[in-house]
Amino acid sequence: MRIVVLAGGIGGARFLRGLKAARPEAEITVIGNTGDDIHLFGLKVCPDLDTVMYTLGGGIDEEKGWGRDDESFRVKEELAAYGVGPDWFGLGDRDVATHLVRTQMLGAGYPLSAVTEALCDRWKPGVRLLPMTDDRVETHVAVEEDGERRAIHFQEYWVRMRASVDALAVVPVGAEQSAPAPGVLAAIAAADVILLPPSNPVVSVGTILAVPGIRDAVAAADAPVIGLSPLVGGAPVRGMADKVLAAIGVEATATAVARHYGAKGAAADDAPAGLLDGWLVDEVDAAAVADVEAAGIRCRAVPLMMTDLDATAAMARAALTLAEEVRA
Ligand SMILES: O=c1nc2n(C[C@H](O)[C@H](O)[C@H](O)CO)c3cc(O)ccc3cc-2c(=O)[nH]1
Repeated sequence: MRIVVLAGGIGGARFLRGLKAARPEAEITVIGNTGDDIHLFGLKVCPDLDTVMYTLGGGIDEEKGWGRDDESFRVKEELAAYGVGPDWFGLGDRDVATHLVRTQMLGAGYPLSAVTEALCDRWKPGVRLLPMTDDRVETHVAVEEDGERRAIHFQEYWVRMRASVDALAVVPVGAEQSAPAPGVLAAIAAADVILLPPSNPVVSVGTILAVPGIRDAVAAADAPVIGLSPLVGGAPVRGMADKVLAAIGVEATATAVARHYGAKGAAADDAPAGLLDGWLVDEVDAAAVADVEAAGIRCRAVPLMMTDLDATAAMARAALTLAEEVRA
């Protein structure tokens, strides 16, 4: 079975671990978000690609959900001693090696997709990990700080500011000029099932869909498209998705996000193409099932807390079961 997953960082990576456990024989292609990428100290850092690669490859810091396990921060300390910023981004020593290899290969002319494949040769994540594009896309957030309106890099908003101020706008800079990475559209067209995991619907899944061609490919796919709500009981399970959902005028509820992704084939001409055939909400949001179904999207209420591998595998199985129901 060929499964395509549009994944962001921590939530997407954890879901993928459960999906692999639920379907060890499946061929899983992950289309990874690169809008979180940041250039620091001359290095290109790809947080969401690395989180998927480390999580599935066994190198992740489990507690943080990002960066390498058994990490040290001597390089970061030395940079701070030189007064070279920014000091708010936790760049670990072992993680720096990944960015050195990536930046060296990019400098030699390899596209990000080839670099990612090379890094995965070491980590063997057990999925094919494709960046959404080989072109440079960086998500910036418009905020008001000390009475002044500024556009800052997503990582500064997320890490330095902890999303403590409203996001006035979220812009994937460069997305309009970008193209899907090699293999992305072919994987979507060949998929038996396409999954939207509980990643951030704006800055992760939304950014992937902003690459021209990807949203239309998912909307046109024969494969059932099944999403899993990243919001449970009106709040994000992890992270601060509610802050960026507000920026695009979407309520932080399971129903609102389903409507935001839209029902496959139901969108009006001027609206973005609808994507979903099915949507999973948590049992606490069981009341939402009727609303989501009224929007033309099949909906089931199941446990959506990824408390451990078994719970996450059960979520993945529920999504694949719904895909079969939709296909029938
Ligand atoms: O909250 C934080 N997240 C950090 N993250 C997580 C990152 O901001 C988010 O995981 C994604 O960008 C959003 O999914 C890192 C990820 C990396 O790959 C490398 C370094 C970091 C450093 C931090 C950090 O200092 N604090």
